[in-house]
Amino acid sequence: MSNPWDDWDHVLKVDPDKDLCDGETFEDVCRTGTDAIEIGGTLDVTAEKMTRVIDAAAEYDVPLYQEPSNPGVVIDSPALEGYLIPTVFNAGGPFWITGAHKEWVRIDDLDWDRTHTEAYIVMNPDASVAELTDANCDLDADDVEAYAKVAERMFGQEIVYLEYSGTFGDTEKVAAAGDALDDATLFYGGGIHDYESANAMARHSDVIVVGDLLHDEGVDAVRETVRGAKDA
Ligand SMILES: CC(C)=CCC/C(C)=C/CC/C(C)=C/CC/C(C)=C/COP(=O)(O)OP(=O)(O)O
Ligand SMILES: O=P(O)(O)OC[C@@H](O)CO
Ligand SMILES: [Mg+2]
Repeated sequence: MSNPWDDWDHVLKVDPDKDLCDGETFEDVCRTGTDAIEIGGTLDVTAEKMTRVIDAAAEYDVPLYQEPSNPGVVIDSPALEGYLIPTVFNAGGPFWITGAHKEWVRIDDLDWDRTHTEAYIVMNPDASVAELTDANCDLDADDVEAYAKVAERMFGQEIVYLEYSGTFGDTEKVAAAGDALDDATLFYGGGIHDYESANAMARHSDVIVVGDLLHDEGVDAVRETVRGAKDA
């Protein structure tokens, strides 16, 4: 079965807790050329902030996905193409692997057809996501390769997400994850800030994810990363 992300090169991650740059609008954000927008962040995300971003981006053509950091911020909206639910393979305990998911399924009525998972491998120990999930980020290339295989072969994950949030990753480890996968789509995220960094990581992964750059530098800088991803 084919999935929409099979055809993506670039995803823009909008953090509802962060502002856009001065003078920029969600229309500008949706016109960067990105293949999809993921809405999510680790810290201080609320349902209200989520809704504000979803509503503001709803009227443009780019597919919108929510990436909730906990069950309490999941928004039921027809504007969303779907839900990309993280599960952190190298978390320090089971809560961020299956625990939060179990609670969500217990309390909510899921739209299974629009619900997909992302097998996160968290790599930057200083990122909020690493601290929150107590992730073991001390991983060599062979550890990363093994996690990627476990995710795809044992847990049937269709997306493996190598997460360097806030810092530019090690291309050797990204390549190791890529080599490990047959069918799953490899997302890479972290520290992409220009054409070159986008192009370099896009050569080793299937989809690059750009986050902070939107909030720090703005849509023109993001557009350069789209170009870098498409050229790879
Ligand atoms: C079961 C449901 C609905 C949710 C749980 C989903 C899980 C396991 C979340 C744990 C990992 C997590 C918090 C993912 C959120 C997405 C993410 C990694 C955003 C990037 O966050 P950072 O860039 O580290 O955070 P800030 O930018 O907020 O500092
Ligand atoms: O914010 P940056 O460092 O671009 O990282 C993107 C994304 O992987 C964060 O979840
Ligand atoms: Mg971030």
